[in-house]
Amino acid sequence: MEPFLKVEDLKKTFKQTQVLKGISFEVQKGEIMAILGPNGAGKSTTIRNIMGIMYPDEGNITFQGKKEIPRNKIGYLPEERGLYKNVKVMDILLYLAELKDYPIKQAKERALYYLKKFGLEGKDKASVEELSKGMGQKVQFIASILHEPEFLILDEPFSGLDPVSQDLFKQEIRNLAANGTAILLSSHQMNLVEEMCDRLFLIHRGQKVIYGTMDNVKKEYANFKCTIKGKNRLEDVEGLPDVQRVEQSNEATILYLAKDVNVASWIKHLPESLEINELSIDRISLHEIFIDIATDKNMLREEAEANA
Ligand SMILES: Nc1ncnc2c1ncn2[C@@H]1O[C@H](COP(=O)(O)OP(=O)(O)OP(=O)(O)O)[C@@H](O)[C@H]1O
Repeated sequence: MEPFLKVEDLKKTFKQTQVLKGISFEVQKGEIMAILGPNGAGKSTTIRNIMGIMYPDEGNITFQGKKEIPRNKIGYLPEERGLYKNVKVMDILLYLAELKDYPIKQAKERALYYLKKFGLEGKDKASVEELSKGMGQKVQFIASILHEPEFLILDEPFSGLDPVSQDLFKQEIRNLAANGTAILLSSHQMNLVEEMCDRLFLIHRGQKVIYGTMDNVKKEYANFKCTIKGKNRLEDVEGLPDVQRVEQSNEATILYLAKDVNVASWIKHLPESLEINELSIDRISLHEIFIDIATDKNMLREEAEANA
């Protein structure tokens, strides 16, 4: 199937600094694709190039095979929030829908539906400046989906939302993907990304570090870790086979295990001298994979560089 968005070898330099060093990825219809990376990694620059807010020095961006940006088919929630202040909520929503050539009657019906869904019933007549930050964000989210976009870019959609509103956004984003919308989502909330996204693309210093389905990323990068509660000395655990890294706090020791370790056999060979009050084996989370990469602790860098 032809992807909705195809980004090929995107390069961008600001002054002397190359911020994007050849970024390539695709977003398919009906999938939620995460674009991740530490602050300053180049996510927003990538998104701005896709949206035509700035132009790449090199590389290709195509939408359903074409270079022209199909603006009416795209919804965009930018990182910078802000709507005109002295305008009524419904007026701004209808104005933005009109810019996308979306039928006004349908836009009004959809606006009322979504305002109600997001707990903003009756706010259609309020002016934007009367809204709280979270309410404003909901209105801006509604504006980005009102015209039924085929491709939706969400830059940090969850920031500043309370947990109930986060759940509403999550549910709606999933609904949109289930109905065929291609979604590119940038977020620093790894638990939400892990829960929601089908695939992810992780950039560090303007380069691809990870690109794949959530399942494959977990299999490939999320090594096991063993958490032992009990008083144990660092020197008694450090030298254990297949232990790559040890972290200790209070009375817990976390042993990060090598890839491809046979967990059952590894447990069998733990020394009897260890004090074990509790023991658990888990795969490391996306949050931990991210921290490893962002702090350059990880073993992935070499692999990424080899694959670059
Ligand atoms: N218009 C600009 N002029 C000069 N440098 C820029 C410009 N826009 C971004 N940069 C630089 O490009 C790099 C990437 O910035 P970008 O905003 O894309 O990062 P990001 O991954 O979105 O970060 P964050 O998670 O903090 O939002 C940063 O070093 C930033 O200072």
